[in-house]
Amino acid sequence: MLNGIVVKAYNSYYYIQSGSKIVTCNLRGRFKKGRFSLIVGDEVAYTLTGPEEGIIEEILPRRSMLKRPMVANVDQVVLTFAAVNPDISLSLVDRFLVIAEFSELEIILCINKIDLTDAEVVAELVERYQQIGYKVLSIAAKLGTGIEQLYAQLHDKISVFAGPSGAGKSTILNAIQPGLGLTTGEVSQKIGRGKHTTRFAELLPFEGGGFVVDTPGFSFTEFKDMEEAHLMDYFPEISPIAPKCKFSTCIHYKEPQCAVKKAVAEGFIHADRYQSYLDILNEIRENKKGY
Ligand SMILES: Nc1nc2c(ncn2[C@@H]2O[C@H](COP(=O)(O)OP(=O)(O)OP(=O)(O)O)[C@@H](O)[C@H]2O)c(=O)[nH]1
Ligand SMILES: [Zn+2]
Repeated sequence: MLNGIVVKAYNSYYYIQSGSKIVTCNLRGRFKKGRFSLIVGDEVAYTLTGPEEGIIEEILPRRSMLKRPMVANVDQVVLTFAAVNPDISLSLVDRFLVIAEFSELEIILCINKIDLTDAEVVAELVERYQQIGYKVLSIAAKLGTGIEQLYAQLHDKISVFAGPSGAGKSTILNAIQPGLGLTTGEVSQKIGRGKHTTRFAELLPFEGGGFVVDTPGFSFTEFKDMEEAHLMDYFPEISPIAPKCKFSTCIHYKEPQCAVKKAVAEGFIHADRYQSYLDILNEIRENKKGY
């Protein structure tokens, strides 16, 4: 049997990337019974029934599963923000970071369009997130600056790009590999934001190995499935301090003798990050009320 990765599912056909070729496969009948779904990113074993056709015999165990969009075995997310145009929103960065942590993805924070602002502004941004422990890259996709360093991180992995519209996701992919199939849209002059121009959900292969998930309208900003007591786990600088709070159930909001609030007051945790924590906490509570 041969192995491959589902790169696209369409009309009960599965397109399997196997080495450098794409094999169009059906599922063996027994898989069609019961509650089963084969999704993009799944690894399969198949047998050939024609030069480029086959039948899927086996589905290998999933390493991970991303729900929105539904993709299996995603290794990491590249959170892409423009430094300016549209101006970076630090609270939006925190929201994306929290969702990525919650999704158990490795995170690469990518600050794009550094050609449009001062080096000091970029350095401050990079430092802010590096201090927390994140991997941060600053790039100018349009000029090709920093693209090699980014590509080195994507090699042999399944990556997903997320970030606000107009941040430059499509431009980055095209810079890595011309014609990766994504369209780039001009940022609307009027509102300073771009339109979502990417449409198909599938895995696009990098020539040197690895895949990127092309995601339509991947918003990445919902906290639906999150519990307020767990929110702190998605802030790498808050979770190690939490055990020092007086109350074991402390959620670092209004409780007395809270070690997290003390760390904020003493400057060990950035006040903006704590504010993002409170904002998201509040949002999770509001969502719960809605049920
Ligand atoms: N100056 C400058 N402009 C850039 C850079 N990268 C992208 N742009 C421009 O920013 C605009 C938006 O880029 P896209 O790649 O379409 O952004 P996107 O994140 O894919 O946007 P959506 O498809 O709407 O999600 C385009 O006009 C790009 O030419 C950069 O490094 N510097
Ligand atoms: Zn606390």
